[in-house]
Amino acid sequence: MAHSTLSSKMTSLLSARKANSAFRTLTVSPPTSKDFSSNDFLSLSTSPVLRTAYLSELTSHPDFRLGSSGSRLLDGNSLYAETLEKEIAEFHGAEAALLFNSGFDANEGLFACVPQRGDVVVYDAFIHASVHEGMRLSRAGRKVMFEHNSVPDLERVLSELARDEEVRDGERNVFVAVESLYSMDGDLCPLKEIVELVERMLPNGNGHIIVDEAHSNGIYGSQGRGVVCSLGLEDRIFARLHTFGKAIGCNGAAILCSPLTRAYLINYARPLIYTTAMSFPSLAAIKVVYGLMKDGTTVPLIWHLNSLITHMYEQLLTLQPLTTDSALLRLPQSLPNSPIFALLTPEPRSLAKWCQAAGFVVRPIVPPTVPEGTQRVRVCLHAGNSKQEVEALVASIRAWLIARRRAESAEGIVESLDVKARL
Ligand SMILES: Cc1ncc(COP(=O)(O)O)c(C=O)c1O
Repeated sequence: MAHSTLSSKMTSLLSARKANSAFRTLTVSPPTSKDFSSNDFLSLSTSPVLRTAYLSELTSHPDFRLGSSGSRLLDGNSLYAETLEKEIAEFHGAEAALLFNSGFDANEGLFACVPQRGDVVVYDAFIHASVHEGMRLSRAGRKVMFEHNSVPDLERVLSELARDEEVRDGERNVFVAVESLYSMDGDLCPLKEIVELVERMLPNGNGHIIVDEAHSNGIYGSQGRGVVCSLGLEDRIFARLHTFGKAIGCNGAAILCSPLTRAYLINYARPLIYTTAMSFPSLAAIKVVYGLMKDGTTVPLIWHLNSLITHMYEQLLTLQPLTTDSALLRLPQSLPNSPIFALLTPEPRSLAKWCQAAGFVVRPIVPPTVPEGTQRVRVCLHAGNSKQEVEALVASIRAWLIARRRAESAEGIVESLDVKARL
């Protein structure tokens, strides 16, 4: 029977995942635990200031429609959504913005429909799954990866592509997909160098850079305008993705682009066309957060977050005596540029479980999410964390290191006794 065949196939695939320790489940963190995991970098999703401003926005529109009741192309559009898009575009120094229900939808829609038949998409090795999904659906002739954050490797790929006359003549488009801040290592993209390289290697205007600012929105650049704005590259980027599910503390996303690209997406981006548009309560939340960014309310939160990054780094350095002669934990080599700390360890599950038991939400990240040999515990700092919480988290990591080292040396003694007994 088809059903039982399907059940047994699914069961065997899930069992394989369990056997590889890759089985995913949904979890809920205890409400009292300290958040060192979520992407809510400014802790806005729980901010009383935001909650008050949000409720006031709702009450100032007492007749609001709860659901949008249709696609943006049918009945789901509103003046409110269009005004919000203009405000978002203006804030980020873009010509136009187009809202999507999520960053995943936006990337998928953009990469699926913008590259034309025969075009090429060149992408960073660590690019998000949503870009892969878009590329899979696109008509692009080739999709070529370059080494993560490597300008020389991008140059190698572009020189190889430039052997094609159509690329050289500007007939064939080359899209270059990067993220401004990568979520697993917390490292920034060398964006200025990439822009200069693409302009130099593709001087006929057929190099189009797309920057995913999912993780940098709200925390980089003046008042959180993002990395592109902080580098003054607004006019040299084809499209930017700003998501609202991370530092903005809401849901949804906007693509910042030219009015032409916006019109094209409205006509061809399927995740925009064939879905119910964002509801008024969602739009209102985004609008209120942008208001808080514009009036400077979030700036002290960004400052506090930056001071926590330094504090966390300094605290981690105190663990050095426990890590120098051991492979249990690799500390960051220099002060990280972002609130994301990758604590590389061969035992991420053990360390994460230990910290969770002490009341801290941290997550183990293992292959295939990260390359083999780079498993880690990912720690994310938030404006809502205090210095004392950071110290307590590092104290918990210290206690784990001591316990693991004791266990290792006990194992070592048992092993050497074993050897002696065998001699
Ligand atoms: C780099 C990047 N792009 C896009 C997305 C998707 O955004 P959203 O969560 O709004 O779907 C994410 C979310 O994990 C992301 O990290």
